[in-house]
Amino acid sequence: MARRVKTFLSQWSSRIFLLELDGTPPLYFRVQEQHRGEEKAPRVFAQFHKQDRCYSLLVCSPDRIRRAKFYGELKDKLLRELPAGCDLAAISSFLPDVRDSLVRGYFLKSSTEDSPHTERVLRELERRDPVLVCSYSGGEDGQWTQRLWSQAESKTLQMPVEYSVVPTEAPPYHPSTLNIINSDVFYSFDEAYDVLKKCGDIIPEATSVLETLPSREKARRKPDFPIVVIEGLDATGKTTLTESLKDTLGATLLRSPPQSLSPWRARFDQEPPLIRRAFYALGNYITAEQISQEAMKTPIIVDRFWHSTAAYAIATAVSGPVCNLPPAGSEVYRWPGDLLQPSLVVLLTLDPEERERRLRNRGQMKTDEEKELDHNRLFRLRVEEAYRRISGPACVTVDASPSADQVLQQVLLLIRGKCHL
Ligand SMILES: Nc1ncnc2c1ncn2[C@@H]1O[C@H](COP(=O)(O)OP(=O)(O)O)[C@@H](O)[C@H]1O
Ligand SMILES: Nc1ccn([C@H]2C[C@H](O)[C@@H](COP(=O)(O)OP(=O)(O)O)O2)c(=O)n1
Repeated sequence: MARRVKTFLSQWSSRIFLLELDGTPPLYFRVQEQHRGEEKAPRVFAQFHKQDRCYSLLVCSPDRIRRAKFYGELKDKLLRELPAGCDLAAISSFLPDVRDSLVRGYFLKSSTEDSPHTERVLRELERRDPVLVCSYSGGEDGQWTQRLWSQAESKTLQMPVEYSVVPTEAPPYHPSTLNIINSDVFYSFDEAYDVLKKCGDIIPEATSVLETLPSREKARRKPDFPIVVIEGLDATGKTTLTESLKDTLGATLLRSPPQSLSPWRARFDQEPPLIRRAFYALGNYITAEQISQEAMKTPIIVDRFWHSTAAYAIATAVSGPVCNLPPAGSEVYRWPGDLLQPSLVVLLTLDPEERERRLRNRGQMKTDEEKELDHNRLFRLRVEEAYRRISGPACVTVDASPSADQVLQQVLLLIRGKCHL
């Protein structure tokens, strides 16, 4: 039995499970050994009927690349193979306050008639793939029992197979924050490099990306000219502003990810967060190398840099409202120790209506579906708040709603004040 699965199972009763069903508040529960004659545990799955057949699958491969790839493919696989009426929801399990302890998976509800088909699919998955399956059944008294399917493993570990499902309190922060460091956000070149290197055999493009990386040996002297980064959500006016700054200041305009990574960007955008974010993280180091060279000759303007990489990664890893983000001051918002620090980072902000108007004018309004907009609204709020919480350097917020020239003048004032240009 793989060590990770063994450790995972041996801590079974200490783990907390989070079930995220559509349209209901997050449901936190844990499991406890069943003892005869015990006082009844409070009800947890009140929304399910006793005849519902429920199952959970948690992805628990010891190899994090395999885990990420498999989890990324699992939903499609389940939708393809399970009976059509099966409801799918996100479930995860974690140890409170233990970094990197979160494992993800799916919870599914099947009708009684479909359950033989569902169970066949799940048994086959558990046999072939790195998943741990449990089934859940409700009793006459409204109590739910969780059954571990991996009986061989539980026998080796001398652990019970059946548990009572009991409610537990929500942790102070969303459990996905436990896994952000080095899974969603990378704080050194080596950490991000390591992910792409390990992907080489399954994603040939990863090797091509590694070949474009600059050598890391050269110690560079401090750049002579200021380095100004412009950040903001899509359509806040970064391209417009960075072009004008370039012309006004006679600066060199660079971007992250750099041009040299463009052939592979769409490819990595399809990958799960671990791989996708490592790709963007490395892009910053390539841009940093270009900045170091050019900042000896001219001022530098950079269209997106580390703030974008970290803010989008954190906002995607965490779901729901802004209060689910790691608290301000958390180590997830720190600047990587080995990445060049700009002289000034400007964050362009825009109210949602104006941003949508500009997107529409650019002909890129993706969807006006109510649900999608709401989903986008929370995501947008999380990205902006994560931008504001990143430190070392922190960003200076500029309202991008005035005319392009007014925004330019405002940013020039900031640059002159901060960088003595
Ligand atoms: N200050 C501004 N006022 C009005 N429209 C603007 C302003 N800045 C940019 N735009 C327009 O809004 C759209 C998005 O701007 P763009 O610079 O492409 O944003 P980004 O690079 O952040 O995606 C473009 O059509 C641009 O012409
Ligand atoms: N330095 C960067 C730049 C972009 N990213 C990621 C973050 C988001 O997932 C996307 C945003 O890219 P988008 O296509 O909206 O960017 P543009 O505004 O078109 O430049 O790219 C990053 O991680 N690091």
